[in-house]
Amino acid sequence: MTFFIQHVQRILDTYEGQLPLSLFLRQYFKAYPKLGSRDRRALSEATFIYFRCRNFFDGSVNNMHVIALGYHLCKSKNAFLAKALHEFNITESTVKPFFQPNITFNISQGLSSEEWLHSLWQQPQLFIRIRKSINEVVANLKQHEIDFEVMNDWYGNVTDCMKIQTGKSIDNLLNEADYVVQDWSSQQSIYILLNQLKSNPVKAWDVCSGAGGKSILLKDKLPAFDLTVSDIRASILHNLQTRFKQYGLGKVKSLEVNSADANALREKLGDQMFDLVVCDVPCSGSGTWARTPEQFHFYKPAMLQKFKELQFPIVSNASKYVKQGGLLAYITCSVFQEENEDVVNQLLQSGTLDLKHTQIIDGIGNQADCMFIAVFEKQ
Ligand SMILES: C[S@@+](CC[C@H](N)C(=O)[O-])C[C@H]1O[C@@H](n2cnc3c(N)ncnc32)[C@H](O)[C@@H]1O
Repeated sequence: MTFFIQHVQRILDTYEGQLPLSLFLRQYFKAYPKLGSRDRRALSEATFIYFRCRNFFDGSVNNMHVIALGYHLCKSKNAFLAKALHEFNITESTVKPFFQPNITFNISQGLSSEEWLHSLWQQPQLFIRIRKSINEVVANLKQHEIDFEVMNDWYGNVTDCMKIQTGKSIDNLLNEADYVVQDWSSQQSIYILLNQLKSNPVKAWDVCSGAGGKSILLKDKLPAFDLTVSDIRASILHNLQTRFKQYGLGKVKSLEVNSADANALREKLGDQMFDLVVCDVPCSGSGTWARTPEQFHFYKPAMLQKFKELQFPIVSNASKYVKQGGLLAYITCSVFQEENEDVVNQLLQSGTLDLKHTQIIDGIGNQADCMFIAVFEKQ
């Protein structure tokens, strides 16, 4: 097993967090083609466990011991990894004395700090939103023996959201246009927003659209409205257009713009006003760290200030384009007060917005991500 331990050490020594861990591992395995699928699975498991757990242990605990202890915390079932770790002779009963989280976080109201920290030990599930006949999809999944659960929404209503057993690929089972991969919490953010609407919007703007997860859901749920999307990255706007086409939603007006820059926005938008503006801002992503534990590992508290310096200008600039009586949604996939409540309070100081609703979307019980949403009405 020495070769296995050597690979683990080499991965931990060379990975610096620039690439997503899954991508880094794919490249690493390409460089070592002799590693079989069992080795690759166990190496991935070991490194993910390490990044999920390192922050919970004192610096004096060495890397392999972190993985051996983390194996129990993360409830891993990888038998090959268990065998490789056997020589470290660490059992579940030795876990507790080592356990001590080493960073302090200010968690948003409505979420238990301890529950959130412990949720980082487990990989969340895969969620899809069904766009066509749910019965057909159910029959198809059953036929292929894929376990799934039809989910309720935040208000307890049955939805078209399904939790799919992790590790099973559904890529070739369902028609591409019939479903969207989207986390349960991300879907809820839009349902919570729709619940605040008094009437359907005529003109809406998705300020940080990314590849359009929120916009596609809005377009699927609401009758026709005029949608503008924007993002600072041209490549992601291109992806959005491809997805809109794939889902039969047509072409959408898109703007490549830095929304933190008031002048750049004015140049692009002129005097347009919107009844609905959605700001799903860049953030630490702490609500999704259970999927990307490497971000948890490489996180530094100073990063929060950098995000705040982006979040407030973006949402504050965007708020100027909301019509009187229109709605502004501020959304993050963060669980930190600095990126959630603090930005909301700063925004309220403008005196032009009324806070209608604020909510941390706790996805932990559903093995989903956590998100935050605040909905404002323009005075
Ligand atoms: C949380 S993601 C959006 C996810 C998207 N709304 C969805 O549901 O799929 C944040 C997006 O903000 C974009 N962004 C970052 N800084 C920006 C800026 N200054 N102006 C506009 N967009 C920005 C990023 O490129 C990223 O696509």
